[in-house]
Amino acid sequence: MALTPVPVARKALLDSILGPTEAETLPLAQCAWRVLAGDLKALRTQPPFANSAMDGYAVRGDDMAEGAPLAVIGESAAGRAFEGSVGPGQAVRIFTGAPMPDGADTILIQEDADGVGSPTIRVRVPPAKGKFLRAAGLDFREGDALLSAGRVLDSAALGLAAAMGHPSLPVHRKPRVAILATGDELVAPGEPVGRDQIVASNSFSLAALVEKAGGTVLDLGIARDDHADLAAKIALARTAEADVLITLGGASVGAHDLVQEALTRAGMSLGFWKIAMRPGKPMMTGRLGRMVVVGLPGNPVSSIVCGHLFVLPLVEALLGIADADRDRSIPALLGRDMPGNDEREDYLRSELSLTPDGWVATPFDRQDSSMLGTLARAQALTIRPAFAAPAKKGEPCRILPLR
Ligand SMILES: Nc1nc2c(c(=O)[nH]1)N[C@H]1C(S)=C(S)[C@@H](COP(=O)(O)OP(=O)(O)OC[C@H]3O[C@@H](n4cnc5c(N)ncnc54)[C@H](O)[C@@H]3O)O[C@H]1N2
Ligand code: MOO
Repeated sequence: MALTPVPVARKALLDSILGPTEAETLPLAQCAWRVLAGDLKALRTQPPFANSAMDGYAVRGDDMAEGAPLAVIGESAAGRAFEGSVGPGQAVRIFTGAPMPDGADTILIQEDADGVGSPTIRVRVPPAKGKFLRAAGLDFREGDALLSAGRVLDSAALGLAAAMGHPSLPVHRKPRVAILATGDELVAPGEPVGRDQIVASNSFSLAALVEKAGGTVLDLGIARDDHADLAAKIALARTAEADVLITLGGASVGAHDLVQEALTRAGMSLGFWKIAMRPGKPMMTGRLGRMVVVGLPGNPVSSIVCGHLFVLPLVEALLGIADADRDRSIPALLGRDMPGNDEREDYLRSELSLTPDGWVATPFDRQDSSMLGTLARAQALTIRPAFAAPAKKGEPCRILPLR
């Protein structure tokens, strides 16, 4: 079977979902970093009234001349408006955010007035007419459509939604991602490790990626390399109505690589298997009912690289993020000479340095896909396209920043 190029495989995977998760309505305080499930209109105008941008005096622009005296007739503070009107030769003491009194059209900041605090002040530095006045509706008006479905509710968006008058928001339910490690050799961290056993780490790595992308994790533990155990754990994912099942390991061609067969027996239709990438070649996708299945290779680095390239965008697509399939790479320069490449796109763990010419990415010498230590040290993955010609240090490349 020919190897599928990464962008082709990712697009097919994202196209295979039946749509984003349904909406749930949550109070604002629970909406941080969730994804908006509908367009949002302002329920009010902001600011609702003309107000001052500074502490000082509300005055009439026509009165402003150096040395002009002004009688202070009252005070307007935030939450306590001045009810009268400012006439010629008059001023109202005003504070930031307080409503502009009738008759006034300009703010004289207190630093530019003499006699601050006394009943009569004098203009020291005359402001231009309209200075430091915030008009009603300066930010937005009732009915304005300000936030669109698919928007991640970051700090600015969440503050805006509150200011728009929404006490709660429709957000997409967090996709449920079941994670199943497989392999007779695996033991959970903290358990006794036999001579031929290793500690299972991939579930934790993938869970971190899923949670970062906005999903919620159901850890199904470790399945042994036998069909009964695999079938039971796959059934658990279905009972839990997982949106995604990630299997870890058993994806290759060895005699104990049973995962694909177990999934097929459970009714999975295969999407694709084997991708033109290194590490991560034996990755597989499929659909089991509504559940999207992503079968990742067992090698720790392979599973994490596939997580960045496929699982993160998949969770985003399930959250209704429109550009989940975007190119996340950025330009950089090679920090060392590179040999030509074969048919698998390479994702090389690399160190980054920032130079006047931009980011320089230097791939590590050893790129064995079992070596998690180098992945944790890497700041980026340098991408070497399939069939790339040999390249010299300093030539342009693209990188995927990791942190
Ligand atoms: N004859 C061939 N052999 C292999 C090929 C191939 O094309 N022909 N592909 C190689 C590539 S590339 C990869 S990647 C691996 C992936 O194979 P599997 O997905 O079947 O992975 P396992 O054999 O189950 O495990 C590989 C390795 O990773 C360790 N592992 C597994 N699960 C975990 C976990 N949850 N946490 C930590 N480490 C884990 C496992 O113990 C093995 O050491 O196949 C190559 N072989
Ligand atoms: O594709 Mo495998 O992930 O090289 O080790």
